[in-house]
Amino acid sequence: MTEKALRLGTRRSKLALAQSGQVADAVSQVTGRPVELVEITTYGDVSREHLAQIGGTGVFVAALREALLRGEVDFAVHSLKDLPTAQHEDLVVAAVPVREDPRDVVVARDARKFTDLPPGARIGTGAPRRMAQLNAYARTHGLEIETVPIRGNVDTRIGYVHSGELDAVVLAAAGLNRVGRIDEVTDFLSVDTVLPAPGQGALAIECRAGSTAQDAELVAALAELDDPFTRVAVTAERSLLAALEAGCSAPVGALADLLADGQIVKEMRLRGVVGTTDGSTLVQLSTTGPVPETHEAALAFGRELATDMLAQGAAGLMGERAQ
Ligand SMILES: NCc1[nH]cc(CCC(=O)O)c1CC(=O)O
Repeated sequence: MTEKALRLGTRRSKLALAQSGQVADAVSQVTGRPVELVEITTYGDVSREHLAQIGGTGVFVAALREALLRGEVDFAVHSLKDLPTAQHEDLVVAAVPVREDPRDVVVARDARKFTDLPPGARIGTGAPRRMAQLNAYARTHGLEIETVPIRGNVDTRIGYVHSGELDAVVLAAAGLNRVGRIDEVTDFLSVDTVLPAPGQGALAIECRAGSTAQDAELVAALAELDDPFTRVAVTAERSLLAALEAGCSAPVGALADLLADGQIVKEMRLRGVVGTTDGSTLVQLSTTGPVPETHEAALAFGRELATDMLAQGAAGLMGERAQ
């Protein structure tokens, strides 16, 4: 007997289809049911405006959530960094699978590294967070670069380098991995240089919050795909973002990692940064403490670092955010 297929709502971009395809296989394995992809167009896919101008938070996510709430799909896969920090009350993140490489990377002409770019090099990125940190590094290391706002999918962005329009573009390693273009990376940026976006490299599998028995059963089955450490790390990162009252297009970077002694995980470190896009000012802080054992503790971890960042003037650096 074949069980009824589960419907996975996905964006149509190559990246979204790649990550949805991977999750579909994993979900099929844990549920024993076939998974069918249902393609949905989101506002973020059709708008030509710069993301920073259309108000960032949630543009990729809203249409998928509506399809979920209308019952047209059973679950949706989001890049966690595109998911608004406010949890929708009728939806639940049933799983956060193991995170991929969270780093940002450079694809540059002539196989250049970021620090070897020629004077006056034009670097494309639409993310104020990347601009702020790239420009801050350039200022303190005597590099002469110009950050150029771009958007578009991975192919479009890399295309600017191949066409010679730009010297380099900055993208997320995870995205390039998923679309099979990681070989084109010319430099993996250290997180000490560019701290990734909160949740970067991680996916969220979102479902209806279990008002029916089928929904509850699906949420329970998908929990098998959850990676507890990725979950605690991204919870802290996103809590930092939320406490700074910043959206996904704000110049905020955050990364939590585990500090282990051999095999034994000792502590969690959370690093955060916020800055002006010209890189003239950055507030960069880090905190280390026992690995949070509850969701509440993970939230508090992020909130506390945000409080310290705000005390150092973080709020004043986010004036450039969308809205
Ligand atoms: N802003 C768009 C976006 N959302 C998620 C990814 C892929 C990487 C990830 O899952 O974090 C990308 C592309 C990029 O930033 O290069």
